[in-house]
Amino acid sequence: MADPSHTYLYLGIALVSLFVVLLSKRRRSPEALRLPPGPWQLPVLGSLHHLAGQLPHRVMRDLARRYGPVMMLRLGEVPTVVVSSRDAAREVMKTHDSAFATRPLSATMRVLTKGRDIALAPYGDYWRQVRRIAAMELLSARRVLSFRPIREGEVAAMLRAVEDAAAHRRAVDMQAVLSALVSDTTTRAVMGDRWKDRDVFLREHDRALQLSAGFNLPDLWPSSRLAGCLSGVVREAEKCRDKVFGILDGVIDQHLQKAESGADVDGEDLIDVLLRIRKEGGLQFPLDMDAIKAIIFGIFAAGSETSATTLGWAIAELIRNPKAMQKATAEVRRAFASDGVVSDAAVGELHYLNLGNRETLRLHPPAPLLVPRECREPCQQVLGYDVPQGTQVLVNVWALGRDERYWPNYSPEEFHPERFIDGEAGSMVDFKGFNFELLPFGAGRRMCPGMAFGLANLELPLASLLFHFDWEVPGLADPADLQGRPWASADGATALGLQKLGASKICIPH
Ligand code: HEM
Repeated sequence: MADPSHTYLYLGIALVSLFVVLLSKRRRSPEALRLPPGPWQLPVLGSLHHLAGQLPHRVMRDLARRYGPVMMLRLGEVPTVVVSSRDAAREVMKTHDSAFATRPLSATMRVLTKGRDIALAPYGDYWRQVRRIAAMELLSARRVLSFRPIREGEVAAMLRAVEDAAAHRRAVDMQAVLSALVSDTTTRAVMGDRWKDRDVFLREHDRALQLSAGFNLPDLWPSSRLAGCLSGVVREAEKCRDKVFGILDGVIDQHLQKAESGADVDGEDLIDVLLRIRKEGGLQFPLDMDAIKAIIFGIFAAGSETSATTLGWAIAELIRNPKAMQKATAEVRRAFASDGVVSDAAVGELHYLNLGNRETLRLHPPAPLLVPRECREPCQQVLGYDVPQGTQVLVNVWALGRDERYWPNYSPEEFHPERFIDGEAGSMVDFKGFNFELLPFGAGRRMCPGMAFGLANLELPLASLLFHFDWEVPGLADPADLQGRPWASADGATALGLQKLGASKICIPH
């Protein structure tokens, strides 16, 4: 006869197993999830009505103050978690970085890049391959250095144009000048010297950015065919992509011909690099022409607007803050007085100017909600809340940069490069992805690989503009009046037209 103690043992094991199975089923059922709190939602619209008419990162910061640092929204159909504290950001980008390392691919973006560029490629082997190519070849420190002559040439051309305006006491639309500078520097680094379709390319590129940045119907209601038909945005994106890719076909052909003819090449541009890697072969995913075009287009999209906006804000903040302007200008003029010109090689040593850039990126991160991520694993916990698979995750780095809990010594809304000086509370805080209160370049696996490229685009033009010119805003008695009036298009405030404000034009009298 069986030992009764064994019967009890088997019964006990069976009961425990049943309990575990029931518990795991319960955890998997949506009712049992502990979702983050969030504002009330409307049918169909979800939380969109809360965002209407305001910049999303601002209103999300205000909502997070009410609902907490991990907040649930629904943007149309798209479940979205917004993260707004240092600890929550660390959980998303460090603790569970791999689970949140993929990107949602909206209908518009799918058309524009097919997810084959670096920034929007789904997390996986293809992304790992192109990311490695970016780190080792396209955006490496050596490559950024190799573009020095391009930077110096473009900055010199800009200075001549500004000097001409200064000689005639003409006001300059500075954001336009800076955008052109960054676009020209980037196109030359990416595709070589200027080509005839440059203007069409830049126009279509801007159009593509507009199409992908907005809240488009098919992106908000991806399952609705009606939304897709009504908006027409996908068709527009297709037209835009065809034009851009058509131009890139021509540029790539020229590069191939140049390579075949063995013409003397003074330094590789990024298309040369990609064509070389394609020829060398041995890749898990061979680089076809569509991939090359998507990568080039993606790098241009990720690198140009971000750098130009930051540069615009850096100058705007110095003009608003005359004491900081005085210190930065004195430092630059002291450093380069004997040479009479700012050198790209030494610009990294300008201590105060670089603290100013850090401060600019704290106040005005050009990607205030980073590039969206998506939870790719069954269910992840952030600060004790469940984030289901497929949820879009936004990290409000704009809010983190202005949170008084992390920026105690000076008002977080004010521009004070001094907060990063030795001995101050912020002295150990940098934007390299380790301090989760300052994340203009993101953090973790998907952190910006173009940081060195972006900073190089920022430092030389800024230092040169301070070295050669004194700055004033025509019609403004007090520079503090610029408060709240950013340059056109900076911080997403494109609606603030240059003409309407008048104050966004600056004059160079020196
Ligand atoms: C001031 C300049 C720049 C800023 C503030 C900036 C910021 C960012 C941010 C916030 C992300 C997303 C990070 C994340 O999800 O954690 C990103 C991604 C990216 N950036 Fe930048 N960026 C800048 C310049 C550049 C430049 C100049 C390039 C290239 C020439 C570039 C190429 C990229 C690429 C390829 C990605 C996608 C990375 C991936 O998904 O794996 N960026 N950038």
